[in-house]
Amino acid sequence: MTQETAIQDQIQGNHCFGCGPDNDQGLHIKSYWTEKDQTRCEFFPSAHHNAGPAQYLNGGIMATVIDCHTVCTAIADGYLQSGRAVGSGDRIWYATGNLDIKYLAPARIDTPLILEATITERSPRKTVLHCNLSSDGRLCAKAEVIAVRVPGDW
Ligand SMILES: CCCCCCCC(=O)SCCNC(=O)CCNC(=O)[C@H](O)C(C)(C)COP(=O)(O)OP(=O)(O)OC[C@H]1O[C@@H](n2cnc3c(N)ncnc32)[C@H](O)[C@@H]1OP(=O)(O)O
Repeated sequence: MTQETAIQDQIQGNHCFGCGPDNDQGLHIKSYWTEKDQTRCEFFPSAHHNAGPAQYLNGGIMATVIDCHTVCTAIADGYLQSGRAVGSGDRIWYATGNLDIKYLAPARIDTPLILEATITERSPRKTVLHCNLSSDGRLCAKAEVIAVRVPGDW
């Protein structure tokens, strides 16, 4: 189920700091389907994303990439559940209702992050996802996210 075009590049008009192609100063994460209900994102931190100690990644950046990877997965899934190509027709939009992160180990600033999200529950109004964030083969954070469907003009 791999795709050549990232989910974010199929969604129009996204200025989000974490995932919006239309945000010049954003993080520009890219997410791809890997299996049914599963997506993956690889993110390369920049030096200025550090946590204070320059070798480790800031926890807010970790939260942002988890947030954006999972919510974009929920948006793409919303289109798929409607039988539509991602980004086609009336906009399907989700916002973060809840983001519960456990920070398990520091992530190095000079090593790519791997985010793997799985949809664990869906209903017409919300999608629940689990996300693992790994760096250098080590699980650094895990999260549960509730993405809530909002109007297309939200
Ligand atoms: C392409 C763009 C990608 C963007 C990626 C980045 C995403 C973001 O960062 S969005 C910004 C951060 N989030 C926000 O600002 C959201 C602010 N909150 C809100 O707007 C509203 O409270 C909102 C939309 C979350 C919920 O609206 P509300 O009308 O209360 O929803 P409601 O219809 O009552 O609930 C729908 C379902 O969601 C659940 N739910 C709603 N809010 C929450 C919450 N905070 N925590 C847990 N569950 C929730 C409800 O229990 C309900 O579940 P069920 O269907 O099982 O009964």
